[in-house]
Amino acid sequence: MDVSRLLDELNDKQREAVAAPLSNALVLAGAGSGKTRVLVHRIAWLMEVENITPFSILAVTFTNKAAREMRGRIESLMGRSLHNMWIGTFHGLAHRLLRAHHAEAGLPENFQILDSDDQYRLIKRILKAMNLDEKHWAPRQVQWYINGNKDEGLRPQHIETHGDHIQKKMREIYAAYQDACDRSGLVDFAELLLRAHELWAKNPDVLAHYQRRFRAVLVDEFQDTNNIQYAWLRMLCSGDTNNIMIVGDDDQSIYGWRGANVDNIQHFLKDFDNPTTVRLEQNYRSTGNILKAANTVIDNNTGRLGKELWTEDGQGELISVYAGFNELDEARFIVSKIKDWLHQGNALKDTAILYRNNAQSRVLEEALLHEGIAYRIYGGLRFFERQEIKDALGYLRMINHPHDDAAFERVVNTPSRGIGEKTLSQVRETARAHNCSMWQASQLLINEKALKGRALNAMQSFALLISELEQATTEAPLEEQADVAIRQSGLYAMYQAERGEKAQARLENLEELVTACKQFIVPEEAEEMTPLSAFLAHASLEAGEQQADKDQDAVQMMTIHTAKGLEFPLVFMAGVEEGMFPSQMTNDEPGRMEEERRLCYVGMTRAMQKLYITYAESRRLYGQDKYHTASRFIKEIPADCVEEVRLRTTISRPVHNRFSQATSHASFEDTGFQLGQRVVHRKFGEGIVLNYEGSGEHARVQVNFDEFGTKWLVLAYAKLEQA
Ligand SMILES: Nc1ncnc2c1ncn2[C@@H]1O[C@H](COP(=O)(O)OP(=O)(O)OP(=O)(O)O)[C@@H](O)[C@H]1O
Ligand SMILES: [Mg+2]
Repeated sequence: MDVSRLLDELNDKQREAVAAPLSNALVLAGAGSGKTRVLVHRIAWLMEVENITPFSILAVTFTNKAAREMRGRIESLMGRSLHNMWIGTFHGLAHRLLRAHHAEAGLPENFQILDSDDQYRLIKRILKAMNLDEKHWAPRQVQWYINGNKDEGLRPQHIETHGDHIQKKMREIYAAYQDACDRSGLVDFAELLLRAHELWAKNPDVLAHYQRRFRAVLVDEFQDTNNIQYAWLRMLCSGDTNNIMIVGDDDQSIYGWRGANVDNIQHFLKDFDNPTTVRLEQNYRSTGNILKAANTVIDNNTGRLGKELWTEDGQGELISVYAGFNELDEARFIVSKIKDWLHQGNALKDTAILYRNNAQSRVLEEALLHEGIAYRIYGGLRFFERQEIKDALGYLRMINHPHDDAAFERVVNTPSRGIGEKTLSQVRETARAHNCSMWQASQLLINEKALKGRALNAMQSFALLISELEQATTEAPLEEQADVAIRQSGLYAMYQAERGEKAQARLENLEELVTACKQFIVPEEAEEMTPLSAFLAHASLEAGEQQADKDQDAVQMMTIHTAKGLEFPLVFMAGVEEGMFPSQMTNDEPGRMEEERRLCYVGMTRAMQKLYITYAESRRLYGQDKYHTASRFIKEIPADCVEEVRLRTTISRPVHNRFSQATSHASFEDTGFQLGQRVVHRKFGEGIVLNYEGSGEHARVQVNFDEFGTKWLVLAYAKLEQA
């Protein structure tokens, strides 16, 4: 093989890193400067020039997708398959080690991995067995505690409780949980890492074997390693013949909230022998404008290791900022731009919509579905497939039609009300025997006193809840039905008690469901149905729509966290307003604002040709209309990199930012009305136009009337006038 081929497509600095003599090295560089490319070429170089066999190479990436891509790229550079080279995530590699050395690691041969949901359920069982009330010992918090300690390498016996009662109890729960795992041969994600570390710490010969084997270790996205991962690498590379090359960007450290420690970059320079540092400063991904904007934003952070990026590319297009009147308008704008892109002959897969929180996807998904544009959600479920949404829909389905057995099964004991498996099989049995629904069967069992004691009470209170929900809400507007169901059922409180990042996201999704109900328009073909039936049909149809196929051309949707390391010609960052991004919680914790800014930097630097940043001046959040201003991050972008896409009037809205000074019109096609306009209706009085649907004689508008609240009106009949 012609070795120069490995260096041809690299700049001088990249070459220096790829062709460096065998030693420890840090490649520190900003986004899009070719860090991942350097790793790929370095691996090929090691094999070609240093004659290191693939068997002796260990490469660590951040996601499985990144690992697959890296293997593919190296194989295409080398022109052969490299199946015996280890490339994977920390978790994947740890798993592989533990499989190979289960006995030394103290695990049964067929040990099973416990995913996060399994872990959560096991913790709940442990709490129950210990007679601890979930109200005081929130399972999510316990999970957080256990994983956090494992990430720091701590077993229960290592934890100092300082005599604190709560700490002591937590430690006890951790120990009981670990016993249960060990008894059943279960290994959770954090345990994979900790066990793999202990495997080497306790078995010097095993460690020595891998030290001899892995002469070259390479790590991508090093800024997001946590302490146990760092310790593991350090142990591996403390042999005489190991070399490690890490690449990273301190400005892209975005997992601090999950225990990642950006200081590991500094530690690396101290802890590893004679490390060399290479800095890459040329960016090959983005246009000049995108790069300048991202550089300027991140410059507001303190304590950076410091680097500037430049590009040979031209300035490119300006970054477009769009201030949506509300989130629907924002979504509609994004979809219209995607359609333009498509009409210009581009592919959907080259487009990404990035957002801060998963709950934001709902409005965007609906706008895409409405236009028949295929999309894929990475690293998460589509809105209507999410657990908490299915729980809430379960209650709504019970209100709508209590004989829905699937809904019954889903919610009868969620949140837990003491209806156990035994009672449930009794219900199923009775339903089968009488050929009736589980709901009817449960009524039967109650009436015939076939249930006893606790089971009877629990079932009675469930039955009461459902009929109360039904009575309380049949006359109410759809969003109220949803809101009442979510709260009165105890679902909301259940997720609230869990705390932690994931629970927060679930609460946001539940709130978002109420918003979805509010925005729901009964389609014409469903006018005979109640709004609730129509909505449930809509939700199951949406959930039934499969994710776009792997090979299908589709818009890529994901949180900014998930987008790390990826690039797309066209990128939309949605919801970039104060209170969303940076998120509301940011103010409470020191250091959080800077992490949010790094996240913004990661988002912006995913864009190659064109970046749109959008926000909504009003957004229904947590059941209320919130008015937001443009994110501080938008304001940090130099004015000469940005253009405002549409200048609009913002009538009677107390929003002041530099994007809302000028006037023009976003009237909907041929109706003559515009979003945000004040109107008068003969019966409902004055209100403000929030949204619209359709055109011509089918055009409908949503108006928030000062006295009567929000209503959808068919324009042809409503006789609206300007106020
Ligand atoms: N010397 C080069 N010549 C041409 N293109 C390059 C060169 N170096 C990198 N690229 C291209 O630039 C883009 C960014 O590279 P890469 O993904 O390796 O950057 P990165 O530093 O890993 O970014 P991130 O920090 O986002 O992970 C890729 O499309 C890559 O192929
Ligand atoms: Mg990369």
